[in-house]
Amino acid sequence: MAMLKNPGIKYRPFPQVDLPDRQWPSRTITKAPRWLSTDMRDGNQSLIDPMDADKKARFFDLLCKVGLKEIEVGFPSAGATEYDFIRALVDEGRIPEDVVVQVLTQSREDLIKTSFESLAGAKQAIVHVYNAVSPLWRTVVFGMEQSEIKEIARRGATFLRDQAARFPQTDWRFEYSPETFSTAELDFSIACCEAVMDVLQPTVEKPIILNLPATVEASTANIYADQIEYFCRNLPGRDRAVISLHTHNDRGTGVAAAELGLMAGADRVEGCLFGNGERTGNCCLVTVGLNLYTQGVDPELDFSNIDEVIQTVEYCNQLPVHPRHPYGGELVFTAFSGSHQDAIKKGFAAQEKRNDELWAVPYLPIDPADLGRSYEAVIRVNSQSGKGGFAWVLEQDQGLKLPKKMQAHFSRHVQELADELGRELQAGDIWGVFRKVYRLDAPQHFQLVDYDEQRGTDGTRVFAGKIEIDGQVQSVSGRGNGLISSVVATLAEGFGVRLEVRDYSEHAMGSGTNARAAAYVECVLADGRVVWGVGIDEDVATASVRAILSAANAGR
Ligand SMILES: CC(=O)SCCNC(=O)CCNC(=O)[C@H](O)C(C)(C)COP(=O)(O)OP(=O)(O)OC[C@H]1O[C@@H](n2cnc3c(N)ncnc32)[C@H](O)[C@@H]1OP(=O)(O)O
Ligand SMILES: CC(C)C(=O)C(=O)O
Repeated sequence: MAMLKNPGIKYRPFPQVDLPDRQWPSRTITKAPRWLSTDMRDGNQSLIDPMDADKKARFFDLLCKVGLKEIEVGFPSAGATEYDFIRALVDEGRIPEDVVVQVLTQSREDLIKTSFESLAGAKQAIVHVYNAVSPLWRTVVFGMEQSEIKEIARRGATFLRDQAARFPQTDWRFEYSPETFSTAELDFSIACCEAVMDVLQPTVEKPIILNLPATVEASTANIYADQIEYFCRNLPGRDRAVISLHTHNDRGTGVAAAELGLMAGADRVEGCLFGNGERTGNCCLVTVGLNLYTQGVDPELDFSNIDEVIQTVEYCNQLPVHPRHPYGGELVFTAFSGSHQDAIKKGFAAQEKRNDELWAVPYLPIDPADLGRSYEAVIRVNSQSGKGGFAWVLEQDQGLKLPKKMQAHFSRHVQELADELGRELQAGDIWGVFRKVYRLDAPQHFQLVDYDEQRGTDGTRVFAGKIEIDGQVQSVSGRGNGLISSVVATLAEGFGVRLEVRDYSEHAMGSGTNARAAAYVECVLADGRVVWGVGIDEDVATASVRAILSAANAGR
């Protein structure tokens, strides 16, 4: 078996929805939808090892902390683990006042009965019933006509109504899903929902939740949006229903479908954190929420400590969050490549200069700090990196701000090391090669022991220093117009080392009592070679002396 030359003999294109006056393409999402987390149900049912009670409890607490107000806590008729966990939530009073729990059940009387029993006594709860309605499921799974499928939905609603009456102390709400909605005839899905509404008699004040799943994603997201707009327009009693979206990610567009579905008129989004769920997963609530956030809309979900969220999700699901998962992945705020690093570094500098709150950093759609991430990992260095990369790392790690021209000089040393090691360079690797290239570690040929600076009556400066050469301390001096030129003169007169300073810069490293200074000099030696020297010291003047000696050592 291999891929077909003509896949059209095996697969059919998905039909368009006849909706020429569709409105959704010109709408925008301006407020957060209602969210339902289905991590503990749709997510859980897709795990290799479903969560035990401890993991479920941790997940539940996490969802409450993130700010979810509606949580599908399980499928109580699946077995004792599910049922007992849900009962314990109720019996032990672990459901916060502002959180409503929901459970799922097939449209079968015994299962619905168990579902109500699992939640009885809760202040408020949602029971969610489903049955598949599309042609493939009708014929293959149920072997039923449309009328019989609609009857399953109607009977399910009757069981809901009757079971709810058994436990009047709970404020029951209902959700109905025409499962496989996106591959079903739209008018038939509407007919099934109408049948359920006829039994349950929702009101504007107490609406039913109608959930319209793309159980298996089968079309481009625009078609799903058309289906949602069509449904919203043609459902009798639309104002007595909350329209919920439940997308899967079989084509990789579960998030897009949910977003377009919201534009098409839906009120609520169901999904899982980081898109866990059957097969390719459910709609990712983190992504939809933070997509809203980056449009300036409060998602009403709190991902300020996204690493903590990931840790719990990975522990409970026993599945890793992909390192490139939108917003949360370990690598999503990291640039390895030279031109990205350059742009990001400039972006941070521009942001600091502008000093306003608007976020505008190239290649970073969101401020990592909003999600509790530091800027350190924003730029990492390997053989694909450029000057901006190591310059950023040296600045973050050591507080060094290399002059632009010196970055070019240092660049080939970093590149050589990256090629030699064939792996990412850590901050320590870069700092090590920097110390070596600019001769920061003793012993060096010319080693400063001590110095004094005097001012001549004619305004010139005299450098009087003790310099160790090959273990011998020598007292030397020289005169110049300033400290640097007097050190240059000392080197020339005392040791015959001639160099011309072409460029000099310095800056403070850190602040307060621990502040130090870094000085950088670009020099031309007598033989025409261009060398760089670096000096670091508590005292800025001493840093510049060290920088000149570092350049002189390069000439050896
Ligand atoms: C799209 C979704 O994600 S839906 C959610 C799916 N989640 C789960 O299934 C997880 C929990 N489920 C379970 O633990 C089990 O399926 C149980 C305990 C609920 C039921 O198990 P079983 O009684 O063995 O039934 P099973 O799940 O195999 O379902 C098959 C039967 O139910 C019928 N059925 C399936 N779905 C539905 C439905 N929504 N409403 C009514 N009947 C249904 C099938 O037609 C089939 O009937 P048949 O035996 O007459 O052919
Ligand atoms: C039960 C429904 C909502 C479901 O999980 C799906 O269709 O994917």
